[in-house]
Amino acid sequence: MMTAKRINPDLQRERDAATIDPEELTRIIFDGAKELDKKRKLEDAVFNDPDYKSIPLNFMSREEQYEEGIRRSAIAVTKKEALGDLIENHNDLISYNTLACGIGNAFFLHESMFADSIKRMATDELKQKMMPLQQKFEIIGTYAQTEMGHGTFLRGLETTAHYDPNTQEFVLNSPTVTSTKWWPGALGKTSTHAVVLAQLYTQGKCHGIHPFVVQLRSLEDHKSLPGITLGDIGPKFGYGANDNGFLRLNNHRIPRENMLMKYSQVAPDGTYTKPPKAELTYGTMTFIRSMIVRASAFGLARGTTIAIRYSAVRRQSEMRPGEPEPQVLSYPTQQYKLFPLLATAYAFFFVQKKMVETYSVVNQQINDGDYTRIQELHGLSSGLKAFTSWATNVGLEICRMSCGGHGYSMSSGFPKLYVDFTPNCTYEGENTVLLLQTARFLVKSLKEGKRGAKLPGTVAYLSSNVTELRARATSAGRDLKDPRLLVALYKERAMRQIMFASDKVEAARSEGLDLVGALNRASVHLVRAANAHSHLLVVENFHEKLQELKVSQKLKKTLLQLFQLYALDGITNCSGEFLEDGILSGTEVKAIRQYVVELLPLIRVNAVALVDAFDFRDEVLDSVLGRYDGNVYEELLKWALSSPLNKTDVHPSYDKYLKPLLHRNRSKL
Ligand SMILES: CCC/C=C/C(=O)SCCNC(=O)CCNC(=O)[C@H](O)C(C)(C)COP(=O)([O-])OP(=O)([O-])OC[C@H]1O[C@@H](n2cnc3c(N)ncnc32)[C@H](O)[C@@H]1OP(=O)([O-])[O-]
Ligand SMILES: Cc1cc2nc3c(=O)[nH]c(=O)nc-3n(C[C@H](O)[C@H](O)[C@H](O)COP(=O)(O)OP(=O)(O)OC[C@H]3O[C@@H](n4cnc5c(N)ncnc54)[C@H](O)[C@@H]3O)c2cc1C
Repeated sequence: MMTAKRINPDLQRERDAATIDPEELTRIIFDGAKELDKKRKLEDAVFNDPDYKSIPLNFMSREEQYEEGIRRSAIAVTKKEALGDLIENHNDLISYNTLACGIGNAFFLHESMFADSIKRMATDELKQKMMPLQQKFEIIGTYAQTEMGHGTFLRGLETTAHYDPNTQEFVLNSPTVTSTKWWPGALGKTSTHAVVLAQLYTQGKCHGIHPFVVQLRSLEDHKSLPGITLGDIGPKFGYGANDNGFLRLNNHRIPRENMLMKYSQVAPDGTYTKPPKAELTYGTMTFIRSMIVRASAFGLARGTTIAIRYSAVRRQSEMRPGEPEPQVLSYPTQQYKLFPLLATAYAFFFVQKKMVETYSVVNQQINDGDYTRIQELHGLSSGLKAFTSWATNVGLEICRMSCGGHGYSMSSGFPKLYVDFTPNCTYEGENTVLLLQTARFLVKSLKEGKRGAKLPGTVAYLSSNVTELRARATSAGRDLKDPRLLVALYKERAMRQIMFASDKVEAARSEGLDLVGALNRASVHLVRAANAHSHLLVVENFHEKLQELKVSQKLKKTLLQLFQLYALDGITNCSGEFLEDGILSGTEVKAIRQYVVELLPLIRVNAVALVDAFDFRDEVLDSVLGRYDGNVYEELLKWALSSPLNKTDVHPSYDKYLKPLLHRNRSKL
């Protein structure tokens, strides 16, 4: 796999001292030897192909980034066809596209939200017409929902689709400036079509937002069609290669059949039939939210790989005069910054698998017309999306700072990693808003649990009461490192936070507020409750995985240490919530702080092996600091020398500005 000419001796020593075989762990992360082999073959297919070589992104203008993104995305489509069995499922496709497109996949939305919306919500006739065009890339689609004025509040979207029974067409309009579609990826310059969300009007009545397939550009010369105004929204925090766009519609007509009518219909005479469940329109967002949990695991794994490898190579500060400078990885404070994040990355890898499995089961049920678990899936995917993406967002910045000055250089890989990751906290549902959705589900479940209803798996614990939970925690013994006790403690904390938030909602209700007002008044507590619940799911799932995994004793021990670090560090970070209800005593919290510190040197032994197990190739990491061979300093110098500013010894600005300044007094001498 990774070929290294000369490995930095410090890094080599770390690898030699490890007690675990990273390859054993890699096989677990990537679902077995066969899947791992496929992943590596896909990587070889991309990285051994000269067509996928690019100049470093950091030295490109935005226009060059966009063009390079399109070039790579387009060749990835054609080359993919030759890869046969290597791309068997959606995950393979995502992995391949991420590798091949590198700088940014111009067709991500085409293959995800656009395709998914049609598959999920179109009539069979429309599917048969659109899907072959989509799959063969004869059209390029995106998902245009958000407007300048509203992203979160979907019922507030202003784009209109008025049905005209005379021509059997919908007439689409952007009636206000704020109704301009704003943000959709690949909308500005790339896409020919979009699934557009608009308020449906028929027979003089508004029926709320519905999806429509709208052609935006000519399939002959790519010009925008009459009635359509399109463009790029300009430079952003990151995503330089993506033409996130705007769209205005002016009396743009589309055939009636272009409405996605599997669940709700407009008959030729304009009669409206509503869907069996209004939330079905939101299914595509649920799908991407579940994928963001996976993106969070990979994002944090990438950040910790760079920071931990670099910390093994970097030496700084003599502890005592004349002594060799230690590797910064040897400082407990450095370990305390990075190892809980490493443990978190593993926790997220395991929980993302659970998320994907649950999504796939419930989605199949929904397709079969069984909507009983739709709320549970919404609560789960919203909570985990928000919880994992926020933790990764914060974690990446800690990783960057842990690399000192070099972490600030683009060569570290952190700036791009961060700016491309951080919108995961905003898009597909802003995180606070999503946690409030999860909380709504939790509050309802708690109520139903109290009434004796059978609750679905992820919230089944809410049908117990705190006394039972406390008894369970007590019966688990009081060894604070015992995983069973830790899960029980997190369960009680989640339950109490949910009860507290529910009480606040009830209190507001008894003061006469309606449900919406009461939920809003209690919203700070509700967010905290949803966070505690999502945290529990991650801890509990990690514990279940520990029990299921058939691995060597040494690896089992290391995974247990990671679990303990994740769970114990989590307690120290929100110790107030464990203390306030007496779930833990002050003495116990102090003991837990000490356990966290004691776990650090144990994990230190395998820290490099644990990040090697994530199996990032250098081309993927794209970081001078995180290189597998650890030859950081030589490469930093090489990288700086390749900067366009160093093309010439004397820069042209010298003649224009510096020389006149420096020489201004010469004639007077
Ligand atoms: C590369 C990435 C590219 C990015 C692309 C994008 O960003 S694309 C743009 C991404 N944009 C966004 O993500 C926008 C984020 N905004 C939203 O998703 C919605 O506006 C909302 C959920 C915040 C509120 O919705 P609302 O005002 O309609 O309603 P409400 O709060 O009154 O709830 C009504 C009921 O619906 C339920 N329910 C809701 N969602 C789901 C679901 N998915 N499934 C199942 N159920 C769901 C909810 O639980 C409630 O049930 P209850 O309690 O009555 O039994
Ligand atoms: C890089 C990127 C790519 C995107 N791609 C797409 C795309 O392809 N297609 C598409 O349609 N959209 C896309 N979006 C838009 C994205 O989905 C929205 O920006 C997102 O849903 C958040 O909505 P908003 O911008 O309206 O935020 P706002 O809702 O205005 O959020 C602002 C603040 O208000 C708070 N807030 C809002 N409502 C509530 C509430 N009810 N209770 C408490 N607090 C609240 C939020 O927590 C936040 O702090 C993209 C955005 C980005 C950044």
